[in-house]
Amino acid sequence: MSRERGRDNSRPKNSRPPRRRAERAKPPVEDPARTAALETLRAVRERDAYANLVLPGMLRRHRVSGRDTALATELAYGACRARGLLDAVIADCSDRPLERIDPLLLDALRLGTYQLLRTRIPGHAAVGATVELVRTNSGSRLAGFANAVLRRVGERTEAEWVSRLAPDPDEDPVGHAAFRHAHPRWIARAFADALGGTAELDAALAADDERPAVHLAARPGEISADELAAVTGGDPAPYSPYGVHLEAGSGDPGQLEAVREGFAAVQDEGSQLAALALTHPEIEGSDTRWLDLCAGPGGKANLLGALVTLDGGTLDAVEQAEHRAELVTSATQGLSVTVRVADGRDFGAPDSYDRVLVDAPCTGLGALRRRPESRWRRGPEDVEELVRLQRELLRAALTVTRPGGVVAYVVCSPHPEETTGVVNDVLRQTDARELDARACFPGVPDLGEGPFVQLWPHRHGTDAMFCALLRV
Ligand SMILES: C[S@@+](CC[C@H](N)C(=O)[O-])C[C@H]1O[C@@H](n2cnc3c(N)ncnc32)[C@H](O)[C@@H]1O
Repeated sequence: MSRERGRDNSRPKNSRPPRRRAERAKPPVEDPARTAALETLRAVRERDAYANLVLPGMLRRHRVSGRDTALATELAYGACRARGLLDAVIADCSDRPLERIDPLLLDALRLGTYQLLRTRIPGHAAVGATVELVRTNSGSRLAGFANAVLRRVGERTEAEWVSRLAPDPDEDPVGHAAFRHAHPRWIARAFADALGGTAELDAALAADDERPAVHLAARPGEISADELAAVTGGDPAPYSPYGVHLEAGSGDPGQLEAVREGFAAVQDEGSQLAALALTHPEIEGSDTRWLDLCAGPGGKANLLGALVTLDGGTLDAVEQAEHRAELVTSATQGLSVTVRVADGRDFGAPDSYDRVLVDAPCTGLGALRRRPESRWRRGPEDVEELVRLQRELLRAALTVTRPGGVVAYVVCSPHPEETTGVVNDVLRQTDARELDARACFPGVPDLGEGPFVQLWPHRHGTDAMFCALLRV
């Protein structure tokens, strides 16, 4: 501010140069953290990029370091997650509809509103820095608009905005929770349905805003969880016998020696538990031919492949997408695993597998905490098509499993249509019967009434994995 005033005073009265020249003369604003955050939002919007994949490049490009890295990350991820709430507030403070606001300006307003409502950055600093960001990227005219909008945003706290704009919690508890926790309503509705009511809904939605700890899986036969914890500085996981938890923000786990050497893999503990559940039910007779019907990128194939290899058996890993099949090949190096690029619904298999995993493509609503923008990217219209594919894959799995064998149906989603809906539909059309999957998650609390298992971030600290076990 004072810089601008000084410059104005140095000019004779009424002799302002034309605006364009004044802009050109202005030194570039140095705010690499907010610039990196803004460019991340832009990439997410324009290129459907994943914020967590593009941000590191933006940080490098703008030479963001030290505490600024944490600021850029917080602003970029936070503004992606809270988009619905931020947009509702911005719309209320703007004299024009959001669709008529320049998209890059809207991204900057989201960053500014996020700072005002959800950070401890003082209001005047949040407004000032965002207005400068807009001036640098979009020019002085839009900076004036940004200033006016953000000053109105800053007149209320987040809680005050929620009580002004959210649906009445008594009349519409799901809509209220969705607004308050910045989730699309259809997702909050699905969570409430899966939880059997709204008592835990706030906790379930809030968990999607938490930064998850990194989970590692020790490869069975190579290293124990205790050894892995010792060499990585982590802690043995509470439920998975192969799991290790690292503190959130403890660096790139891909660079850990144990991961680079293939003794361990980065894998959510819930994903480990769902894969391990397949191995628990007793089966009579042979138990050497296992199948992973949707294997890419290979997290569960690695765990199952290691276990079946130790027992002298084999795992066939089917994956439709060639590049993901390559990831399975590299994840399962050294194991008795055969990778096939094929459609799991029809890959010409003999009907003789003992254990089959169907880790079906899904909405991914169980892993929203991992991808800041993902809750706003999918729509309820995606569910129907996925459900059709999920049913077909589960039916195919049952047909290639031998009598007495076991199938695990797994999705990383709590959406009832993708979980109980799919399994119950298929059960009605086949002779398979469900097992009580809870018995195959030893030591895991709060698993409800069964027979299926639904894990939750707010209950278990895992992704919201669903698992059903069916006996053929
Ligand atoms: C949820 S992911 C599986 C994750 C994997 N099991 C893991 O733990 O790393 C689902 C996978 O199924 C693959 N897929 C989708 N349609 C398929 C089909 N018809 N047949 C086989 N694989 C399919 C997708 O490409 C995706 O890699």
